[in-house]
Amino acid sequence: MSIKKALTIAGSDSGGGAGIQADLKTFQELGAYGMSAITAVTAQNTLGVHGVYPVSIEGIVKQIDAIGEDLGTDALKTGMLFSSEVIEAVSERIHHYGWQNVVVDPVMIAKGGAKLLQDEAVRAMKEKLIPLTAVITPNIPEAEVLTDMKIHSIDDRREASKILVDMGAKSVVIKGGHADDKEVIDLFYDGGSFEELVSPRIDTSHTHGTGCTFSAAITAQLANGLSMKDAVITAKEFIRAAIEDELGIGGGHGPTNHWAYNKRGGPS
Ligand SMILES: Nc1ncnc2c1ncn2[C@@H]1O[C@H](COP(=O)(O)OP(=O)(O)O)[C@@H](O)[C@H]1O
Ligand SMILES: Cc1ncc(COP(=O)(O)OP(=O)(O)O)c(N)n1
Repeated sequence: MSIKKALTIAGSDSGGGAGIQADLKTFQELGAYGMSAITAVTAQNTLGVHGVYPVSIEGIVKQIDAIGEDLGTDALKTGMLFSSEVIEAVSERIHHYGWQNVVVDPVMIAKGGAKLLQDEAVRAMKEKLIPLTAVITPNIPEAEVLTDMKIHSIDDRREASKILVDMGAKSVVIKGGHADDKEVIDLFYDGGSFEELVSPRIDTSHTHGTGCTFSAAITAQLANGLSMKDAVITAKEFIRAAIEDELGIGGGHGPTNHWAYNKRGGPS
């Protein structure tokens, strides 16, 4: 058996709910061998982000090269990239290694309001990273920033998805956690057709790291050889289970439960 490998290039969340920690837990649960290149260390818990400590560009590139020159990877995701310099360096390395299964979670702001991407970095994301992307997974506010349009309806999301494909992304999921619909609709677009992935909206404040976990699940399943659509469908099931089966830890926005999907027996 050849083990499939998945890499996350993202920030560290000391509280374990988001960032690198959420990604590696998700990779492990979905059977992929997890690797990481840490872009920034955050002092963070369920109450918020208490400090951001960026890793040097040299330190980030060295971590990616350590993987690229030895282990290689079957898929990778990016999370918190923080600055245009980091985005440029990471994009250049992805291009250098010819990595194709690239999942971009364009993390901008944590739920508590802390900035995880500088404003000036949006341009580098559009110009350097999005053209290398197999799938980009913005939430609604992130999609608004990237496309420079307001998103109210599903039709707006369709329009925004097309703009992101025009920028170079091969496919797009605009997630629906921030909408005020009764159900949560994640809209998938593969550049040809749309698919609405619908699930009940769970009434909980324990949603810290949902976006990280969702994009990590897509990454693991791409590494495992699934099609993009099937990878996104698994990710939706994974995050639904992780939110429903809440851990109830911490005094604020608690983490999701990365064990829940397998505890329920895996794929439905
Ligand atoms: N209250 C909720 N109930 C069910 N699923 C949710 C809920 N909130 C978020 N999700 C799911 O979590 C994932 C992340 O969604 P979203 O909150 O929009 O992104 P982010 O965490 O990046 O802000 C999506 O797949 C979405 O369907
Ligand atoms: C280190 C780090 N990376 C990313 C995030 C944002 O994660 P996300 O999944 O969007 O969850 P919330 O922060 O919105 O709960 C983060 N907080 N920390």
